[in-house]
Amino acid sequence: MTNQNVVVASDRKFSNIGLKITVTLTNSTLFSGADSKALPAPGGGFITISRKNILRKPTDTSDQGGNKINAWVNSLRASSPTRLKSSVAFSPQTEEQTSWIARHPSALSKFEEIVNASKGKKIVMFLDYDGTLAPIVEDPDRAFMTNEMREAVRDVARYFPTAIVTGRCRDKVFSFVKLAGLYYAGSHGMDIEGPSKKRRYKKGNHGVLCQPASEFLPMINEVYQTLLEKTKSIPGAKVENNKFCLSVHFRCVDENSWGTLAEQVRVVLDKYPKLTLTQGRMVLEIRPTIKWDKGKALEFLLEALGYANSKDVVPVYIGDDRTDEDAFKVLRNRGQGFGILVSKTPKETHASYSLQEPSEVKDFLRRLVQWKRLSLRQV
Ligand SMILES: O=P(O)(O)OC[C@H]1O[C@H](O[C@H]2O[C@H](CO)[C@@H](O)[C@H](O)[C@H]2O)[C@H](O)[C@@H](O)[C@@H]1O
Repeated sequence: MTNQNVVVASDRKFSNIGLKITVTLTNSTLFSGADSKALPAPGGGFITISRKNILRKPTDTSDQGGNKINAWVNSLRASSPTRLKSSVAFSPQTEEQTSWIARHPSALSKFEEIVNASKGKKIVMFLDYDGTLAPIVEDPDRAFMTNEMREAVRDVARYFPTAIVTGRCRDKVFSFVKLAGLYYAGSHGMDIEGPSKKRRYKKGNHGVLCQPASEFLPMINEVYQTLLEKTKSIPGAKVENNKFCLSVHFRCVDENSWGTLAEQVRVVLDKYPKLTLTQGRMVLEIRPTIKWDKGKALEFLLEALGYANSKDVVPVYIGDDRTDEDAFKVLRNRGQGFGILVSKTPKETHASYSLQEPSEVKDFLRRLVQWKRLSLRQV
């Protein structure tokens, strides 16, 4: 009889009220033939836990591949917005949240602190797309940003060099942002293009500055085709071709099939040791094993702008996802600029400040523009 630590979190009924309980049960207690079990709930009543809503911890004693899959799937579950939102609803000001906010205060409430540190220096803006400029939605092809956000980004770019740094394909993100005059770093920074002088953006490689993974293009396309085939029978699964990397989306897949989908990805990837897997919000991302990420893209862009060794530059990076942590880390290591994490819930991060959601990002960008306009008038 083995003891298991399990996290009960996925029953829709209970996630609505933010119930997240860790219990220790024995295998025999849990599944002695039954598919579900009633347990006393905190505050009275009972909760029913079933086989399907037990999240095994990644330390389960299964084989290596199985372990990996469990870890990915559990991690995806943990980052599921339903669960994150519900834990806030359950207890709005936990000690954890209060201490997290103290360590990563709102960039809006600390706006003066940020601009005071930037006086006389050159701000360079780096903006992630999904979850930062556009809210997270089910269909990745419909992740549009609002016109108000577009105006805010356009205005910011008038005063500060601005780059969109995204996991998306560069052309795709441009079709959402639709602003010439910005830098676009697609495929997690593996496809960087400089600003276009023309108002209309043309698809292609006109002002390309950096494509460190171009040799991987045929391999990525091959894996894309294979994954399309292997995942077509899993309802809701979506494979997105982001040019130098791929995204496998779990958001619309029934939770019971997450393991199957993750297993398909693992089986395919096992044949490609030169590709690696990272994780985003309900997505597994496949990319070349080169030492390049959003942090490297940030450094590349600072150099391209002539600020590689400048003490007078303040890079501000706003992002919501794990892949943005590479850029936050670079800023920490440089001791320069500010990382701002977009999140409603406490998360481990290298960012210094936080904003809760894209609408707050828009407010922050607008305030930055107002501050700049005012300071120009005062000169
Ligand atoms: O670096 P980012 O700009 O944040 O891109 C990361 C991934 O974003 C997109 O997926 C995410 O947003 C989708 C639309 O809201 C959502 O459906 C999905 O669950 C999220 O993971 C994009 O589709 C991916 O290709 C990017 O890698």
